[in-house]
Amino acid sequence: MYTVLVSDAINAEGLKPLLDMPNLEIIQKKSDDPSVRLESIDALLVRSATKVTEQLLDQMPNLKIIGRAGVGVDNIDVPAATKKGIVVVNAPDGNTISTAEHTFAMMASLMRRIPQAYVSVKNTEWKRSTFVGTELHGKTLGIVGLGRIGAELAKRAKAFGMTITVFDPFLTKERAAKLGVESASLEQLLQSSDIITVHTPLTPETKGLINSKSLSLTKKGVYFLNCARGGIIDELALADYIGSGHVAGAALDVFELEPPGEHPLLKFDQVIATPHLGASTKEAQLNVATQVAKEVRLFLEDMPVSNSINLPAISKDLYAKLQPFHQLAKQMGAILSQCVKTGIHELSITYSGSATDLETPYLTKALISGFFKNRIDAYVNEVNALLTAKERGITIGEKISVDAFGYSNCITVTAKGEDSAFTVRGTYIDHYGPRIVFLNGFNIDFLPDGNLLYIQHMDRPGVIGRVGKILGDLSVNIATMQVGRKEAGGEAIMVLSFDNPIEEQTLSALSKLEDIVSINSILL
Ligand SMILES: NC(=O)c1ccc[n+]([C@@H]2O[C@H](COP(=O)([O-])OP(=O)(O)OC[C@H]3O[C@@H](n4cnc5c(N)ncnc54)[C@H](O)[C@@H]3O)[C@@H](O)[C@H]2O)c1
Ligand SMILES: O=C(O)[C@H](O)COP(=O)(O)O
Repeated sequence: MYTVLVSDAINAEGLKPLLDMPNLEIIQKKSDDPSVRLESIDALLVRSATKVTEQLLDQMPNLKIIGRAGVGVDNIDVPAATKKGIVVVNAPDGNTISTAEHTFAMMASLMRRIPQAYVSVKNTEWKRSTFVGTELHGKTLGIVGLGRIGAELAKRAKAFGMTITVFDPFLTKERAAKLGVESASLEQLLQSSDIITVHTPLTPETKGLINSKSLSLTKKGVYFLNCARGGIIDELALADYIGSGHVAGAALDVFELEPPGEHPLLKFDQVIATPHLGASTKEAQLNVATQVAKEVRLFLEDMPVSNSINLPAISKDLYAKLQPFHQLAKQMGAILSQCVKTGIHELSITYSGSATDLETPYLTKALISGFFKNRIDAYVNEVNALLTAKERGITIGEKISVDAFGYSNCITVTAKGEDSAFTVRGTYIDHYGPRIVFLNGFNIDFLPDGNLLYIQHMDRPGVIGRVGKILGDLSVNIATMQVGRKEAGGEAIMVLSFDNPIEEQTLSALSKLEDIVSINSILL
């Protein structure tokens, strides 16, 4: 049973993929509503209003996924979520058109002073000469950040006869040529544009990207638009430049602090504003809600998601290929952590044969998460596996090798400690399944699943019989049993599987037997 908290206004029809899911309860309440039991929530759906802080995440120990029904994730503490192994997904393109259209509407409104004229007419005035505007045609529009929204805006502005200058450090010449825009430095854009609009994410690098210094480079009479995120344009610097008459006006859909309340920029008649409405259309809200609900459902059904901020994107086809190896890698990590009780400083993983064709970094993360599963008191998955290893001082080595030890594929992992090393090797055999084929120096062949006992012993007559007798006396039924040795009379191992977990009393009785070197119970 999963519990999903929908903490912002998310389109109800778009939630259908989740509503249709069996064993799932949806709670539509604010995250700070006292009736919400935060500790029971498995998935959290938000827009930009809910601030998903580290403190909130601390109160949600069961949380596995955060779905952002929109683009910007600056209201989510992604590093804190990542550290806790919480997957963050968004709906990157569902609101692109709506936001590009809104930006365009804001630009046209700003240049033709439509909001001001509207208020005047509503006040029974008829001041035709007061509201003389400026044409868009023939003007240069400077776009900072030519991503999804920037590009859609560029297409529309070109249709209106504008020249488009773009600053985007990640813009290739080919894409600029395809979109018919001129690529420029930020300085060139500031100096040449009549209207400047920002469409970057809000990051430490873009915060205050347009500041007093950049404003000083602009043409007198320039206009500014911000329908991306408050803070990309330094609000107080912009207010200074509007106050001095250098900047002719601004259209703002977003503010550093929302709602902005009594804001210095809102005192100017030449500043128009909307309350973060870029994505507020029926179409966009249905799109983003559906996209994010589908992603969350896929995740809860243990399927790959495509729009994760902190997980690599894996297609359905690739996941189908990876899935058996993913499970094998996880089990191998769990076997290692239950056999190696001493501190380790390195996990060295080698992929051989056809396993080298797979997305090996993903498998490495799965193996590490399996390793930590029974070792530390924290939720570790593919999202935070590498970070957790780093925090615990464990170096991760990943290699590929042609030698697959006679198998068509295999994964070999060695845990290295101060003066010890323990190796596990596994393979996946079509129509047969995952097998562990090498354990701590011994060739063996067992299915990594369920309740296992790994016994290291001396290869002497009667040992296997004595183990069988003790188990029989204690009414413990052996499901399967495999043995392996290096040489006659030397050390040997047996791996037994059971229908139920092995009790402490059984382990204790077995460990007292003659010729037993060590016993490990493994739960997979
Ligand atoms: N007002 C709204 O309701 C609304 C709706 C949707 C999106 N947004 C916001 O609009 C912005 C753009 O969204 P998008 O979907 O187009 O994102 P996107 O990721 O497709 O595009 C962002 C672009 O910014 C560029 N960029 C990154 N750092 C830059 C820098 N330092 N200088 C210049 N360019 C840089 C990237 O290369 C990329 O091309 C985001 O901030 C998003 O949160 C607002
Ligand atoms: O980043 C976004 O998708 C937009 O800013 C929309 O935010 P909203 O979902 O709060 O309207």
